[in-house]
Amino acid sequence: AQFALAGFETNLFLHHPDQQETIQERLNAIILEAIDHQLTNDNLVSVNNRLHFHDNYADTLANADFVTESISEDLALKQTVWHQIEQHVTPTTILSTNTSGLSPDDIAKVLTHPERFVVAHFWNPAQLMPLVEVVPGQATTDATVKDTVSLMRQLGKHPVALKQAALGFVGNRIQAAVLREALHIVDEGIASPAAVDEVVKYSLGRRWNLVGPIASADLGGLDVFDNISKYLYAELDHTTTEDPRLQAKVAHHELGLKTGHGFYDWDGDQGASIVAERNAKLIDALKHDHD
Ligand SMILES: NC(=O)C1=CN([C@@H]2O[C@H](COP(=O)(O)OP(=O)(O)OC[C@H]3O[C@@H](n4cnc5c(N)ncnc54)[C@H](O)[C@@H]3O)[C@@H](O)[C@H]2O)C=CC1
Ligand SMILES: O=C(O)[C@@H](O)C(=O)[C@H](O)[C@@H](O)CO
Repeated sequence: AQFALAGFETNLFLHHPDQQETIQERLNAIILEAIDHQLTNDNLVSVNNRLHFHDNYADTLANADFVTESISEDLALKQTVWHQIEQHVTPTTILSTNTSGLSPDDIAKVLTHPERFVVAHFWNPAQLMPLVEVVPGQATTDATVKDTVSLMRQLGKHPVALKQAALGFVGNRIQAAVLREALHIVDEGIASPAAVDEVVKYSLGRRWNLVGPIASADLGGLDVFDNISKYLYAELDHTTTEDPRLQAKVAHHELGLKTGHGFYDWDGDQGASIVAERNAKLIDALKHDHD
């Protein structure tokens, strides 16, 4: 939807053609959300006229300038799909993956032309979160990064290009480190999940929306942070394997909102209302960005 809303002719590959109606409904909801909140001056018909569904790679990829995928976070699957995709595009078509943190070099091992392969990692919900991490592989050319950054800006996103890839890139390395410590705090009986979330919402989350963590340390005084590190770093969770807290939840099929239970119980329309409240504030922030 982001590409069509930005005015681009957009082909979508239907992995399950029988899902076209459902996918169209989800696209319409995103497009109407943008229209209702004045995030676009376009209309539903003209945006949909730029969206074209196909059930085969040849038609989907014909004459493509830029290709992106958001298939399951599975390296072997991504390699299989990218090998297939490359058979239908030109050597200069930019190929981008929305992986949350896999190595672009590992994915690109199957490509004849890895120089045009790049990560363009959107954040959830992709239509409302501005950040796109643009991450090069070792073979990725500067021109590929530059063109991808430029395209993300045309989508109205806030692209940030990294110097080089590292698993998890920047956002998910920080998100994973914070979640690991948050779950450790709950596990140790220091605070409840609700208390941990409230502390972050009304301190770090509020401040980091204005000043990032490194600048915040500069503002707070690096000597103070250094003194804190002397006694605190040894106390922090050092889990280096699959997180046992998450593993236990998955083993009990408690996957969060999608199953009704995770670290919270999501009864009735609690989940829908918290997502609606979150999205409303994200829209306000997006409109503020655009102003
Ligand atoms: N879920 C999120 O909040 C975010 C996810 N990502 C990344 O986006 C990608 C997708 O994530 P999710 O949507 O959560 O995964 P998911 O597993 O829920 O959905 C994957 C989709 O890929 C489709 N698919 C599977 N094999 C395919 C194939 N061979 N050809 C075409 N389509 C195929 C499936 O039908 C499914 O619709 C992953 O790489 C993930 O790391 C990135 C940012 C946010
Ligand atoms: O929005 C996010 O958190 C994404 O950037 C991610 O990549 C997360 O890891 C997501 O895949 C899990 O929901």
